[in-house]
Amino acid sequence: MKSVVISLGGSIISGDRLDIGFMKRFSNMMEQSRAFGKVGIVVGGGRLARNYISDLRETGTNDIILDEIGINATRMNALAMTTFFKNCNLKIPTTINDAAELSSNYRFTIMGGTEAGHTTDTVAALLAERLGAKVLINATSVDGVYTDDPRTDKNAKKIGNMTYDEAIALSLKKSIGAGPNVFMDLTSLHIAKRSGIRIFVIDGRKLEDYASIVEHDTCTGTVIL
Ligand SMILES: Nc1ncnc2c1ncn2[C@@H]1O[C@H](COP(=O)(O)OP(=O)(O)O)[C@@H](O)[C@H]1O
Ligand SMILES: O=c1ccn([C@@H]2O[C@H](COP(=O)(O)OP(=O)(O)O)[C@@H](O)[C@H]2O)c(=O)[nH]1
Repeated sequence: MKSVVISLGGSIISGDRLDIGFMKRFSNMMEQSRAFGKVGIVVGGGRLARNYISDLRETGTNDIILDEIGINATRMNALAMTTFFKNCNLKIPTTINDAAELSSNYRFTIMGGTEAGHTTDTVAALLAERLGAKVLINATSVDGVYTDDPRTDKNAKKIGNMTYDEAIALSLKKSIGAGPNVFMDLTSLHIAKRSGIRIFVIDGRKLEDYASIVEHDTCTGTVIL
């Protein structure tokens, strides 16, 4: 049984409404699988965060407040997710250390964001580092990392395996002037690199990929190592 941390992209649970069906299927699969040891789940903000952030940005609200708003959205989504798990924390921790402490009491530790200036991908990488987990699953709305953003470039090709440095270079290219629309934020990739945490970028709705990663080290998405 392996410890893993999952960065659960907000986009796959929070659209116009919460995707309750997915949340039930995901939590059942995680609780019933014997493949997983301790699991950290870091939930993103999804549409809830994006709506608030884009509306308030138009009023000139500064970025740290927008980040705080985003963090609150991630914590709401995380709290919503706890209601589908039996063996998990009841309160949402606000720091990595608090989450690490909780993880000694629960099989599943669920949290959202921590501080302004990064995304839940970085929180997930830090939690993996703190728990000594060597696997980070980035469960997102695209089915892997592509040579370019597949939503805007129809010729983009999916990448099976890539090095940390290749992922950092690609994320950096997208971070410049392109807003936050990257497959993973740069800091999360640097943290994974320094601690040798293997990253699996998958379509988070493909439930069969989660156990396959832990049991066979493979997935239908992209492996960064
Ligand atoms: N090279 C790339 N490969 C894959 N996705 C990319 C790439 N560059 C940018 N993206 C974008 O990154 C986004 C990541 O998913 P996102 O919708 O932000 O979900 P979440 O953060 O909830 O997982 C996608 O919308 C995708 O269009
Ligand atoms: O530790 C954190 C986590 C999130 N955020 C803010 O909350 C937003 C939503 O989080 P995230 O991007 O991780 O959500 P997702 O893309 O998965 O919906 C981010 O864009 C940031 O503005 C933050 O400032 N610090």
